[in-house]
Amino acid sequence: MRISVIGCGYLGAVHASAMAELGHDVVGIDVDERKITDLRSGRAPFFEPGLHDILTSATASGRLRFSTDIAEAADAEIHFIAVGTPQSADTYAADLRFVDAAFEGLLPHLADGALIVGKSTVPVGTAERLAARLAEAAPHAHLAWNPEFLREGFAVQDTIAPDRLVYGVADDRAAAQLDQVYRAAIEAGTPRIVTDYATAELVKVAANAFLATKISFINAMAEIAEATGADVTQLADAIGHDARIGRRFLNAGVGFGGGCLPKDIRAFSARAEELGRGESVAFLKEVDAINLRRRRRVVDLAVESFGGSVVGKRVAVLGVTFKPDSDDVRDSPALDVAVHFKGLGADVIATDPEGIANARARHPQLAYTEDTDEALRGADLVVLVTEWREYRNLDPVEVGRLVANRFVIDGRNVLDPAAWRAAGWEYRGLGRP
Ligand SMILES: NC(=O)c1ccc[n+]([C@@H]2O[C@H](COP(=O)([O-])OP(=O)(O)OC[C@H]3O[C@@H](n4cnc5c(N)ncnc54)[C@H](O)[C@@H]3O)[C@@H](O)[C@H]2O)c1
Ligand SMILES: O=c1ccn([C@@H]2O[C@H](COP(=O)(O)OP(=O)(O)O[C@H]3O[C@H](CO)[C@@H](O)[C@H](O)[C@H]3O)[C@@H](O)[C@H]2O)c(=O)[nH]1
Repeated sequence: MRISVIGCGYLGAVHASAMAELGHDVVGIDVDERKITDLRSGRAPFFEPGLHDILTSATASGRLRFSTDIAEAADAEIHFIAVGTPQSADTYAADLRFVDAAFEGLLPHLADGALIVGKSTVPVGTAERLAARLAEAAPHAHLAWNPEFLREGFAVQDTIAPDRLVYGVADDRAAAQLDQVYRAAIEAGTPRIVTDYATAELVKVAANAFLATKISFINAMAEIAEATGADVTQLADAIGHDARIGRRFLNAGVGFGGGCLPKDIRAFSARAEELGRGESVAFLKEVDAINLRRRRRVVDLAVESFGGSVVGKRVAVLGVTFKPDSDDVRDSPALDVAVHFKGLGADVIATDPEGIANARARHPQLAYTEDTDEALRGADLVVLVTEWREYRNLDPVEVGRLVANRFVIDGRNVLDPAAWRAAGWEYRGLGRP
């Protein structure tokens, strides 16, 4: 099929490349010229495992091109909207400016029977509003909402082989067109839920609200574990054996960040309040509060251990991205922790395999190095806040030779406390004795 993807960020660049890889003819559109220049020359504008390979193979096949000109989308039968829906600066609501601009920009370029498909995460009610606008401005076209569930770090495989497809549609024709787009996944048995706009929009925010709640639940248990000497990682293993609970997303630590979970639960709360149902999701405020407390806890642990102040202490922060296998530092707990230490007068040096350029752009006041050993050398405290494989696998004996003081805070509970203590380290986890 002929497809356009409007917005080529973490979601759109992967979606465009994956659709072309699946055999569709795709044009990716973005207003950011630098991103389009990168994509045109086969360079992924961000780090995502596997993206470079499908980007270059699809570009070479001639099935994938990129432009900053929305008119280039005119040929497409299906237009995916994948622009950002960030948190508004003044409220917690989703800022729909980019969705509205992309949608309006498409209106003059819609072929007969064209389908606009929303992929961006939006407040419930958005699709209905846009469908009404479409009926008035371009009645020959129609609209669907098809939320995206990909995880950064696994974005390519999650797009090519999603665990489910959700179509919010107003008619069968839209569902049939989407079936053609996702034929490969459907033939492979991917479950497909065809529903109305409101349900599709809600499925997306409900899924993220559930995941965030699960993480904050285990982090709340970590707080109780800290008060009692219990071990939250064993607790998670034990409750996770119950198939009704499940072990995934029960890793306690500095909590969730990124461009999705934090902003999506806040936007969901804001929308529920607008609907007069704020109390139904009031617990999400607690989920958010628990999450933010865990970032502060890391710093408090250090302050306590250093007898009340970290002024002048050399702190090596391992990781700046919100999760491993990504260069994304949006609302990153790791970066927040680094900034907090710096604010308290510590001598912070942060390192990360992929995230330094993005972190430096946001927080130029921090010192960075790409060299893990350099970060560790002379440290009074090592703080592991993003569980990149290279940090999980650090040898406490070797690291012990580099630092000035053997004190580690394991903000992701991924190190073996016994091994680190045996090598002479003071080890502190989050919710582990
Ligand atoms: N990142 C993810 O893992 C992920 C997963 C599922 C859903 N989502 C949702 O997808 C949406 C996009 O998220 P993202 O992480 O890709 O954001 P992003 O900021 O990385 O990308 C958004 C892109 O849209 C472009 N853009 C803005 N206005 C435009 C316009 N009028 N025309 C063309 N391009 C325009 C921006 O330049 C940017 O490149 C959000 O709603 C997000 O919640 C993201
Ligand atoms: O047990 C866990 C699992 C995750 N996290 C943290 O939670 C955050 C989010 O992780 P993850 O959900 O894997 O990353 P995202 O790529 O942001 O993906 C989420 O957000 C996307 C955007 O909406 C959705 O598409 C995905 O389904 C949803 O998992 C990260 O900071 C993780 O470190 C924990 O603290 N403990």
